[in-house]
Amino acid sequence: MALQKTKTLMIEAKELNFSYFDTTVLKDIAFSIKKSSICAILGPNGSGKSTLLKVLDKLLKPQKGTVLIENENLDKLSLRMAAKKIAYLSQETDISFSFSVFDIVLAGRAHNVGYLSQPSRQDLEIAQKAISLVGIDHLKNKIYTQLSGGQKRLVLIAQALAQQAKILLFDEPTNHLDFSNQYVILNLIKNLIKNNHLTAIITLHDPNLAVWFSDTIIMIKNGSLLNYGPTKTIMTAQNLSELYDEKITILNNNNRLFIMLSEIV
Ligand SMILES: Nc1ncnc2c1ncn2[C@@H]1O[C@H](COP(=O)(O)OP(=O)(O)OP(=O)(O)O)[C@@H](O)[C@H]1O
Repeated sequence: MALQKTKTLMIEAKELNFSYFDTTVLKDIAFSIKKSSICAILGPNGSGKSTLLKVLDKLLKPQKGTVLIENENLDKLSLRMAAKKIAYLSQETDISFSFSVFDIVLAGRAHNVGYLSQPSRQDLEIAQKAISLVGIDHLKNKIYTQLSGGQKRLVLIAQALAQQAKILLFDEPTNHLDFSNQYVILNLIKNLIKNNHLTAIITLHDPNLAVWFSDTIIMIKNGSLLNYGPTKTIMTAQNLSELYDEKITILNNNNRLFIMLSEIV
């Protein structure tokens, strides 16, 4: 489904197929995402959302299909070049060494620092700027492993920003966050993306967050693309019921949508 003209596209996926050994996880996935927009991926557990993000970050190589980043084939980009274009924040990042927050953010510059070289003054400035943008100056000398789950998320968002990639991939950034912090962090990500003309793809479990946060939605079920398109068009009770195999009701309060299971309405 070609929704936009090619020159306004940041990412195009064509016929993506991915299998772990003999288990096919992504089947003929195709979509395109416009520059400076936010796309949410929704789907039940195990439907292939994280696998798709890993394919888009070049961590996994699809057995079939292509990913174009601004019309360039991702497969042809070196890992270093890909890291200049795409930053990926995984669901679980296990950092067990006693690095300071500043050092963790600075690690986002790794693709820019030569082997056995020191980060340049510019790398240090970029890391500092990312810290300030995310609003964690007060944490920068703290030890990362001693932070709370929410604070760690903020540090990793700053690290992704320090990478200065145009595309940010976030795998369930609201994982382990309390009710309030889910909104705080998504709001921060949303503002950073809009103010800096970035493009983001984010996996989410709560369609309520997705409807408020995203411009477009990709719905994946059993590794296949069920639907994709503008959030307002695609977020229907029928589509969501089909996606989650549950009867879903959408309540509209002054154009603000509330999505819930029909049995608890
Ligand atoms: N490293 C792996 N080796 C083999 N199978 C895997 C691997 N990682 C994931 N899978 C399988 O691939 C399928 C898709 O997993 P994936 O993590 O992409 O789903 P998901 O939609 O992100 O799930 P969740 O919402 O639970 O995080 C699942 O059946 C999973 O068991």
